[in-house]
Amino acid sequence: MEGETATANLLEPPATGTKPISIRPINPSESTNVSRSFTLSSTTSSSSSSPPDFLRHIQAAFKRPRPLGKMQSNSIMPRRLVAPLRQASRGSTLNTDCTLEAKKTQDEIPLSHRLMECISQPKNTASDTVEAQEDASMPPSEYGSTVDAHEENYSSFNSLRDQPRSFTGRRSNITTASLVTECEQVLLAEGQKKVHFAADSTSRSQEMDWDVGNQMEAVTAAGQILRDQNIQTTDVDGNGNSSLLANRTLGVADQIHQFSNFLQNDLSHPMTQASVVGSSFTTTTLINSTSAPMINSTTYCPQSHLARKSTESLGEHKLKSEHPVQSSYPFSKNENRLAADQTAIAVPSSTTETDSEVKRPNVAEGTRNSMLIKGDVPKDTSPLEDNVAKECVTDIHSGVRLSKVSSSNMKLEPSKTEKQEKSVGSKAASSSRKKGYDPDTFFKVNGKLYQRLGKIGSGGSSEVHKAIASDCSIYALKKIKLKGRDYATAYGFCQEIEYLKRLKGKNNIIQLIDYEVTDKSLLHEVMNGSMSNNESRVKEDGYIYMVLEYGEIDLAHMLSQKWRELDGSESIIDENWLRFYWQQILLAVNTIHDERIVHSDLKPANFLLVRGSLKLIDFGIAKAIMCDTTNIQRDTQVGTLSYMSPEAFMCNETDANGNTIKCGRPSDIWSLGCILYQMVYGRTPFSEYKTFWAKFKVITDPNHAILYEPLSNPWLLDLMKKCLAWDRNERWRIPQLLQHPFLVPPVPPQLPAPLEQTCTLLQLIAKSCENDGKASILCMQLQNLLVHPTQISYEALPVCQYQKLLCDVSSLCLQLQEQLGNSERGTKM
Ligand SMILES: Nc1ncnc2c1ncn2[C@@H]1O[C@H](COP(=O)(O)OP(=O)(O)OP(=O)(O)O)[C@@H](O)[C@H]1O
Repeated sequence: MEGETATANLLEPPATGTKPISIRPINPSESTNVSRSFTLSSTTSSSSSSPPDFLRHIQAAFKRPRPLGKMQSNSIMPRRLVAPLRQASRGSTLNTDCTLEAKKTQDEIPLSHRLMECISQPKNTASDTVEAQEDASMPPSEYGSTVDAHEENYSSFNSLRDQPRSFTGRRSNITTASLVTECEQVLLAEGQKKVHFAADSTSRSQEMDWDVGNQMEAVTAAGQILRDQNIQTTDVDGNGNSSLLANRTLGVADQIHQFSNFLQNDLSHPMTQASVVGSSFTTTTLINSTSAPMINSTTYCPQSHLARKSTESLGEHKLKSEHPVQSSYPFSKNENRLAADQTAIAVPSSTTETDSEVKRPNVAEGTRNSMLIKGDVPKDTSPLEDNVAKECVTDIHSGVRLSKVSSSNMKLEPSKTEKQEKSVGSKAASSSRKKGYDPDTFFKVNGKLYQRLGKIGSGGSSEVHKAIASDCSIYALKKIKLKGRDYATAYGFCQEIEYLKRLKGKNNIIQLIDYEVTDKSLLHEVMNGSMSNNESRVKEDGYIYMVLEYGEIDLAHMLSQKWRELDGSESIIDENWLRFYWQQILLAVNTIHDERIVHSDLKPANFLLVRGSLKLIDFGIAKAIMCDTTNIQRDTQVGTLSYMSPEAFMCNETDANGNTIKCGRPSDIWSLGCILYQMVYGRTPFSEYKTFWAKFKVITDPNHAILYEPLSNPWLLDLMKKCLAWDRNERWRIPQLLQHPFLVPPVPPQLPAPLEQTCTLLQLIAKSCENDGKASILCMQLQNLLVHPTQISYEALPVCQYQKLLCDVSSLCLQLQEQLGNSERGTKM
């Protein structure tokens, strides 16, 4: 892959240049953005930029910094624990029929109501203690059907989880523990309505209704938050200081309030809806606690993060719970006690924000979860899915192992950590009080709260977070900061919303669920198309929030995964895989072209997999085609370098005939050609040209021949050439591409009678010597040569090649003759 960089590009001066070109060179993985746009001069014009101009261009280029998205790195490092399984295990521990029966009456009470009851009426301490003790004394195996490989991980996790429950006499802790237990019971009971545990004592296999699994996860997550808080409530640092807890309490009260509100408001309606994200839902509904970062199935932790995190949290829990000291903070009322129990929630969620990064599960992970819970392997999982699934399991182990190691190496630095936590905690608390919710934990879009589950990635201009809504649906929440941006850029952002609104209901475009532009006047200007203030910058502290359908994995990551699978082998990605996703890419782009929108930044990272289908994202630089034209005009050239068409490089310049070069749909087709090329060869067509200027030179050169390595399928080669024709008028349009023989293989031609007879004869011979594999294959080859002589190349062959073909046929005939002779002798002997 390429390793082009902005600096490298800037160092090499153009021969001549005038045009400011705002480009997004790709990162070494080639499929993603680089850290920023920048301005460069193109070479085709005769005048050159004056120094002030040049500086201005550079400044302009920094207008929209584009930091490299974390998820856009080449490395996919899924780290998962199958938390729902644990829940299910507990379920299966209790899963006798009579348990189900016993819970039946409870089921009639709405889940949320009972959850709220749990929160507001903590249960009898003694019984809880007993239950807690029972729980704690339960051998790991009693946890039911936990897959062996995970048992070790769970047991350590369980020990953390259950520890506070066994502290008899610490009423506040037990109260929370009981509350958590109660919550779990409620959700278990709720789950059992639809969950059918087929756990027999030997196989311990389970079957779960997925809808319920999803809901259970969500509620488990709720319980988990409380539980985590409980763990921390018992915590006192190594020196026995509990003052920090007291300091946090204010923020906690807010958090508790928010959380109970979230539960009350958000979980109050019967939870009948599964997450909209289909295959990803199993991994998406766990809530990443702000107080006790933990390894769960939704949390992606790069190793360094994981190590740090386990030092800060997991290890901390471990150490602390080994030295339990009762919190001395006085509480007079139940609510206060509850607040104290959950003091830990005031640990700044901002820490979580920066540290935790939600791993992008893909469809395979969904499948994997399903396999683990259902205990049966879906037969239709693709090799990709299987592979990813395997990797997930491997990574789970490594992740957990790592966390153990780092926790054991942990050193406590109470004073420093305390100080930081105190300041961030109080800041968060005051901000929470002002807004009525903790902005570090929740997003509010049009009055609706979304809890942040972690950062998915960041584009040049935005951060994208995974978030859970009140109905337990998972969304991607794109947050764009407007302050400091020039109005034109801000206008572009708002326009993305406009495009997404226009594309609502189109199932191959990522769907905009909701949005809010906090700077209403800006939105107003955009909506009316009146830009009064386009020279100045946005001063207000405005944000754009976009609630989007959640994508599990992008094509760039899917491709790098595929290429990893093929590591070292000469073969190309399976053609049917190519066909499937290529067709989806075409259909998605066709949708926008039909709407007269040119995307201008097509690249693998902008196609997301949602429930098995690719959907197009990122209309940040898309442009609408005016009604009276087929092209668009741009002030600056934009796109991602490796996928940019020749005309995108030269936009608005004049061609040899004196016509202004414009970008239109063909420009997107070129980008599609680059994507296909990358899918086939594992690199983009101009990847060997590392710098901007080298790339610029070859891409804008009409005589430059793109290198195509030979392929067994000539149609595939042809397809790439149809997209990557230098002359934009020669490039095929999407409707044509959808009918290309690579996607729609031609029906075999009607054979002339004599040839038909020959084929029948060959089939008879093949049948008669079916015990002789070699002879059968020779017959088939012969038939193929006779029927599809043009398959060697669909273009007319030179005479010498026909002669060679005939030579091949006769040699095959001779071999067949010999083979048949041998097999006849063999039969006689
Ligand atoms: N709906 C979504 N679901 C999941 N992930 C998403 C979604 N939208 C965006 N992302 C992730 O966030 C990253 C940045 O999003 P997006 O490309 O929309 O932002 P941007 O600021 O316009 O970035 P770019 O620099 O590519 O233009 C994407 O590469 C993708 O990994």
